[in-house]
Amino acid sequence: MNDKLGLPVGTTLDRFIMRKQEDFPYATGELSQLLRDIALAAKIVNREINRAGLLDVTGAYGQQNVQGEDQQKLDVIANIRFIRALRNGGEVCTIISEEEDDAIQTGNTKGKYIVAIDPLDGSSNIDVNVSIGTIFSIYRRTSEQGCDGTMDDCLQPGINQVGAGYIIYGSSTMLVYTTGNGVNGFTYDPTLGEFFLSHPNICTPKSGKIYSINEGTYNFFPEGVKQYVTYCKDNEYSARYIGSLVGDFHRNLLKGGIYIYPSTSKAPKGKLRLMYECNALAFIVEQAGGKATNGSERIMELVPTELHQRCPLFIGSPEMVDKAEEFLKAEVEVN
Ligand SMILES: O=P(O)(O)OC[C@H]1O[C@](O)(COP(=O)(O)O)[C@@H](O)[C@@H]1O
Ligand SMILES: [Mg+2]
Ligand SMILES: [Mg+2]
Repeated sequence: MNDKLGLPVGTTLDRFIMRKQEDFPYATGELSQLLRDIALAAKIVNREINRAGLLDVTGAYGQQNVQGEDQQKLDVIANIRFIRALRNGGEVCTIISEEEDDAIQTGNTKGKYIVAIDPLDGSSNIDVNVSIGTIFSIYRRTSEQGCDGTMDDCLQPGINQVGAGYIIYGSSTMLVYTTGNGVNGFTYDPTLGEFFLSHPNICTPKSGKIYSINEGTYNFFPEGVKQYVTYCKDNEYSARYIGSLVGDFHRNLLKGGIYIYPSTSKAPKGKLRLMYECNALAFIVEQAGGKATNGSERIMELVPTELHQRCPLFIGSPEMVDKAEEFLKAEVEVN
């Protein structure tokens, strides 16, 4: 099986990035280098995760992040590793991280790119050996080079992404990304220390039979979401929810399905963060033929106003997202 360029399964990530760059005659290699920097940090974080139980890196770090969540030690380690790799790589002027209150200026004032990152996704699953991940979005700066990135550079809508992806640290470690020309997945071979093309041209099924939502907060769901969950049960869909966005998203991307983190009466804006969770996965799913909304609006068109703003997420197979939206719409029309 080959990707659109005819690159066979087993092609290294490096070679793939290089070949893809040739697609863009004006490309100057900076985005390619940035992707390599992310892959390098992923290898280091993967090693820490695989040995977490042996090293003193499990458990809480003893501080809270700007979201008021208790940081896990691996949240902090992953944050340090990715920031270091992006800073040393030289291509990124500013970083937005879930674990940092403010945007980080790397000092690479010539850097053309802004990266928004969730260094460790699925923190509640870190110590229990369940798949976790890293999520990243890449934007070109709009301000002049030669100075730090501005808030306008940081607060760009998802449609401005030039790249996005995630790493899933699961039974195998994979890097899945897009630069707006399809979605490709690479599996890490730790014995060779290389990512190899294993999932070329990922396309998500138009529909599926898997729904992923935390029904533990069912009582606080909007009526439309309650009705969609009932619809899934009436149609004997399988409920699958591991509590790691990357893990639930990846499964549904390959098999067909929908992941929902709705607004609730307790959390009217939902839980997930637009800048470094929703936008990246929305870009990926759309490039794979899927859909991502906040229940009514396209995630990628939402104009951010804050670095850590939250938004509801309905993402996955397009027909399933459409169906969920129908129930929400019907609820609005009734009220
Ligand atoms: O426990 P809940 O409320 O279902 O939330 C689970 C969701 O929260 C997250 O853990 C949030 O991400 P972080 O772990 O990066 O904070 C998602 O990965 C996951 O889908
Ligand atoms: Mg997360
Ligand atoms: Mg996180």
